Amino acid sequence: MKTIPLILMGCGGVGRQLLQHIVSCRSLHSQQGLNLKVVGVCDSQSVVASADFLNKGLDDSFLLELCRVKLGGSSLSKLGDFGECQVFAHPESQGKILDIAAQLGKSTGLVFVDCSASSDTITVLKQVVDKGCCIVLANKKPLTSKMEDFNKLFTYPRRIRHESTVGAGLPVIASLNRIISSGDPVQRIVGSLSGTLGYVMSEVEDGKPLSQVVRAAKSLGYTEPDPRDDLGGMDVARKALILARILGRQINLDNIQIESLYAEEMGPNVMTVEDFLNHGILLLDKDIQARVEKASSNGNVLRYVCVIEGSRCEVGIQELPKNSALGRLRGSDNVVKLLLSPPSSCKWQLEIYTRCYSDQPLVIQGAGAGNDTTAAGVLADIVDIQDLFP
Ligand SMILES: NC(=O)C1=CN([C@@H]2O[C@H](COP(=O)(O)OP(=O)(O)OC[C@H]3O[C@@H](n4cnc5c(N)ncnc54)[C@H](OP(=O)(O)O)[C@@H]3O)[C@@H](O)[C@H]2O)C=CC1
Ligand SMILES: N[C@@H](CC=O)C(=O)O
Repeated sequence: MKTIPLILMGCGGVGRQLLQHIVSCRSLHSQQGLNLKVVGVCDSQSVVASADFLNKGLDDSFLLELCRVKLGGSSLSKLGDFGECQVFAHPESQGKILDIAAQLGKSTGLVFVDCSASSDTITVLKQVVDKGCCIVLANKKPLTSKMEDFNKLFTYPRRIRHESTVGAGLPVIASLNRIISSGDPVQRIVGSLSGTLGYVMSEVEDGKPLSQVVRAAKSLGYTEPDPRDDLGGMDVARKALILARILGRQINLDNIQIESLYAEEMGPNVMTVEDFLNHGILLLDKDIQARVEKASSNGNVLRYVCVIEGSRCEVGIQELPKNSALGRLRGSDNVVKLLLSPPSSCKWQLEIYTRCYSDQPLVIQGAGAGNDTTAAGVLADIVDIQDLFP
């Protein structure tokens, strides 16, 4: 039996779903000769670690209790007396994580799984790279800060997986890497890469107010913790940056042209997420409805589109024919074009144009957001690096 020890950073919607997938896949993984051993789980304040992490992970009943406690909004520190675990609060938590990384990284191996939505995890991630650890990310922020941080995380490219950072569970990064390594030059990537904005646009087309639709997208687990990251285009810009950097572009978020659906006066420095969702966003309902109706009167629809071509990297609203590939998208599915013929009702899409896929791009499409599909993508990434473990 091959054992993959892991530390999970972040147990919000995606992290909890990942723990549930790990527990529910126990017998499947065991048939495959695999054991995923969760030795630690962190939230923003604490880490809960197996007291005997060299030999044992946190047991499944503990992991499910942990999910229940986090779903209820409590801190992990509430779990102190449950099972054979130790709880370390900030700032000791960071030292504990690095200690586990030092002990396991170069012996049995260890995966750091970042399902937080924080920029702060980069500090730990950069350090554990040098301790022989692998990294799996759903969090886009560590890959979209400074170029040197990105390069650091890719010091050992076979030890990092981040499929979920662009298309949740969709195989975008793996497909792009196969194209790149076969020497087929990527000329253009066009996509509708936001599950939230895909859902928002199609629901507003159906006459629902933006404010109502965004709240629904949040409760469905499509949005970022702060939905302004989606509405402001920043989440799509991060995905575009990750794709561009994989293509070898040495660029930063500043180099990406981003169109926002809300004004600066509604930004995170001015109002809380709650104020935005309860009040600010109501002011956007009329404007977006008018834009959707104007597009419709031209036989078109609005889609939030990412384009990467040459030195161009931009994300913003485009008015597209209803019958175009992106115009046909519905709901939270995304599309990346690498092409297989798209079904008429779909929401996330990416088109990749290369020498081999020139007239008919390679298209990747499907559910591009949601806790379940994202966690499934993270789990598949963890399983994908099993050959690095003894
Ligand atoms: N939902 C989706 O469809 C997709 C999401 N993603 C990405 O997945 C990530 C997680 O999203 P989601 O689960 O919705 O986010 P949540 O806000 O629900 O959860 C974030 C978790 O991270 C924890 N956290 C915050 N800071 C740190 C830190 N420094 N170290 C460790 N943990 C920390 C939080 O702790 P606390 O509980 O204490 O606040 C919380 O448990 C995001 O980066 C998102 O972009 C990617 C693709 C698709
Ligand atoms: N908020 C994102 C989730 C995945 O990255 C989206 O809506 O696509």
